[in-house]
Amino acid sequence: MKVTVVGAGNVGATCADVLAYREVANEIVLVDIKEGLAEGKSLDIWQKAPIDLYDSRTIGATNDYSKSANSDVVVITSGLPRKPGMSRDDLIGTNAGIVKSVTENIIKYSPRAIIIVVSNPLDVMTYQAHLTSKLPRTKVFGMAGILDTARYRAFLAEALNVSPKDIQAMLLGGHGDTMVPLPRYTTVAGIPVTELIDKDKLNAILERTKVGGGELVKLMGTSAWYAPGSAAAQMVEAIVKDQRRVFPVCIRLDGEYGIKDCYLGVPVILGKNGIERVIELDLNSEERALMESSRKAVREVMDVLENLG
Ligand SMILES: NC(=O)C1=CN([C@@H]2O[C@H](COP(=O)(O)OP(=O)(O)OC[C@H]3O[C@@H](n4cnc5c(N)ncnc54)[C@H](O)[C@@H]3O)[C@@H](O)[C@H]2O)C=CC1
Ligand SMILES: O=C([O-])CC(=O)C(=O)O
Repeated sequence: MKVTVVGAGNVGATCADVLAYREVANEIVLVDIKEGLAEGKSLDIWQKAPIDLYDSRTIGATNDYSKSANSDVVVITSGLPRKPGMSRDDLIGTNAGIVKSVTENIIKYSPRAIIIVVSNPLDVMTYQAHLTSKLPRTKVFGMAGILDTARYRAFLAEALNVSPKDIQAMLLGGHGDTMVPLPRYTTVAGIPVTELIDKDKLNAILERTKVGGGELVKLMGTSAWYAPGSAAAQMVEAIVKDQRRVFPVCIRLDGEYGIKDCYLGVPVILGKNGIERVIELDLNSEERALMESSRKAVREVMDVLENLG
């Protein structure tokens, strides 16, 4: 199996490192536009192999997509991260062009690859990758939901003083402040979370989750990478190993949840063909209203992209 990660910055290099460490693919190619960066980081990851005991081969390339030829899965992390005071949507002007040119190069050398988009604004950059690649929605989708649910699960684990392993959760919607956490579908080892935590505490955690990315941007001056890189690697693993994992993933909705032509996070089954199935939950009226606000927010930015031409 061959996996390419485009963008050897914080998120891309972390993703490649996790893929190598977990031996998800035997060949992992890192590509970046910055001279020497991808070569250097892939060499560094390779030199960690005798210490951490893995044999995935990492290869770096400066803008040379021939090295990525015939990849099974490609992860796009290239693009600017936000700085304090910015929203993810503020990145569209720069990142749309980057995602477009990167996708053209990927498709040229790996026409059958499954593409996972990470660059922000996530939902709309996934749309951009689809417009450029013309791949069906089952083959081009975005990573955000695993990260957002991981933040939610981590906050809950801390509040309840239990292992994060035992927290299961689902959230829907766009990767922005309008994301839709679903306490109704949150359990601690099967126990509904609402039986273990009071409403106000849970609401505070939900609100913190919605702005979880921004919290890290404020702390670090740039956005997060450990959890995002691992989350993208987990999606690659589900595809490469045909695990049929159930994850929230950003996909174009074609009528599910009563929504058409909009990229939003929903639960899917992820396997060797990419998205094997979209799971439609029976939302209550409050959840449907939140989903509608999320749809509107993402649709507005999709319109901006369409007007960029
Ligand atoms: N979907 C999500 O949940 C998350 C998305 N992100 C997004 O991921 C992106 C990357 O974030 P970081 O890795 O922290 O940024 P970074 O600045 O550390 O890395 C980005 C890399 O992209 C490279 N790059 C720029 N243009 C390129 C091109 N045309 N071809 C190839 N490489 C190119 C840069 O040289 C740089 O090395 C950002 O847009 C960020 O907002 C970050 C965290 C979570
Ligand atoms: O907040 C950001 O800009 C990066 C991101 O999407 C996240 O960490 O959730």
